[in-house]
Amino acid sequence: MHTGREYNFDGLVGPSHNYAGLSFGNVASLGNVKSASNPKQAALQGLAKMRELAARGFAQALLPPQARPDFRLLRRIGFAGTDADVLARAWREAPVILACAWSASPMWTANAATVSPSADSFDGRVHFTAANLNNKLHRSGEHEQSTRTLRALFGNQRHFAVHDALPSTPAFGDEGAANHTRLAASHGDKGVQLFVYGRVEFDPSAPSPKRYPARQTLEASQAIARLHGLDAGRTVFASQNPAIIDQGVFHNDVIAVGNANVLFYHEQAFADEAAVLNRLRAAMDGVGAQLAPVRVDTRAVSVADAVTSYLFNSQLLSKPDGAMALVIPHECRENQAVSRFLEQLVANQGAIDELIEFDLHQSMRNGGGPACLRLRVALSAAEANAMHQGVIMTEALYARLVDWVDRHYRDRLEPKDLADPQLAIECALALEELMRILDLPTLYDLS
Ligand SMILES: N=C(N)NCCC[C@H](NC(=O)CCC(=O)O)C(=O)O
Repeated sequence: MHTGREYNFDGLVGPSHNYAGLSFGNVASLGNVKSASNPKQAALQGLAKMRELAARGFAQALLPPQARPDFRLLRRIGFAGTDADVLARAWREAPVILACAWSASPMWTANAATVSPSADSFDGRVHFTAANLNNKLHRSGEHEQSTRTLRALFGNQRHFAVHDALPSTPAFGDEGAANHTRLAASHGDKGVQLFVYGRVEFDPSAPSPKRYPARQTLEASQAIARLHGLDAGRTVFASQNPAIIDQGVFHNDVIAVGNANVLFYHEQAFADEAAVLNRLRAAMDGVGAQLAPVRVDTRAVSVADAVTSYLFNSQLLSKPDGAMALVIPHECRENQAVSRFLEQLVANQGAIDELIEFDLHQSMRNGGGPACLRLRVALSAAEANAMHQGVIMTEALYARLVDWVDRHYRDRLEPKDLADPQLAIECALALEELMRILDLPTLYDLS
């Protein structure tokens, strides 16, 4: 065992944040299609969360945005000429694909990769596999930059292994850490990894949703467990309840979150709740940890309330005093049932004794809550020293980034702005400066 700390790598929201309704199955994304966004506010809301959590002593870092628009995508499908020509013709002929090329979706870094800490892997290294996100066109290219970014931050191969994304085909649909939870006595101890999938490609009799797509397959989860060299006795694969995918639970982190030995989840989260708990208990027994389930039943909070409030898309963070804080979005307060539930939860003096609330409205309107916005990486002190230090959140970095956002970001984007060549120039200039701020001179492939 080592004294591990969990770093949360939040996605820095990119300057093209917009509402294009690209995620069928994600109720908020569809509901806000074509409304005006405010990229400046979105980035500042995300930075405020990072700053506050860092100031409270949590280990906080960031993942940079990706270069947009994705001209490579647009040119590959036949839009040619100058950049301005490409944008103008795509706007006329394929506005939805144009929006895909502009999407700032890499901000939801819970989908960037699956991460296994060194305590769990066969070779004592931290393993990352970038998620192929192949269910949605606008997210399907993210893995290339995600892999590049992770290699830039975690380039020390003695401590880290960054794997390429799985083959981009429906059998290996992979959405990263949004469908993965690690349970352990503490972050540095050996743990149990829970992979939650929505369908099984090669078993037509396995449960699957009828209305909305299941983005994660069992085959993808198994491949990642193999790549990361996880011990079979400490790995649990669980089927998500397909009925809730059809109600808008497009990732498991919309209905469950775990931290240390606590699993906070809705009673309808899994296809077979009792079996999942039994397997987790048995596996945790093997590492001397005791599962502490915090189960929410439908009478207290319906699935619909969970989806609109994002109660379970909270971050569950261990505090130095041993208790846990739940990092919730404002929307939880606006929902009566959820607000009432939360009051009781902290009053009960159980594992979770504090609520930390943030306004993340810009991200929430695209279906991204506090937990979507962060990738968890548990690191030993030596591993933390071996990673790139320029992305660790400090007061000084916060101040530089707020100034950078103020100078480069617009405060309003509408669908028609995606045809504006000037916006593309602004985005490129912003990222050029960001590479200097983060001390990552080769972060982007600008060729
Ligand atoms: N639950 C987690 N971990 N992540 C949330 C991701 C939200 C994202 N929304 C979008 O991609 C909307 C983009 C748009 O419609 O413009 C998605 O559906 O993949």
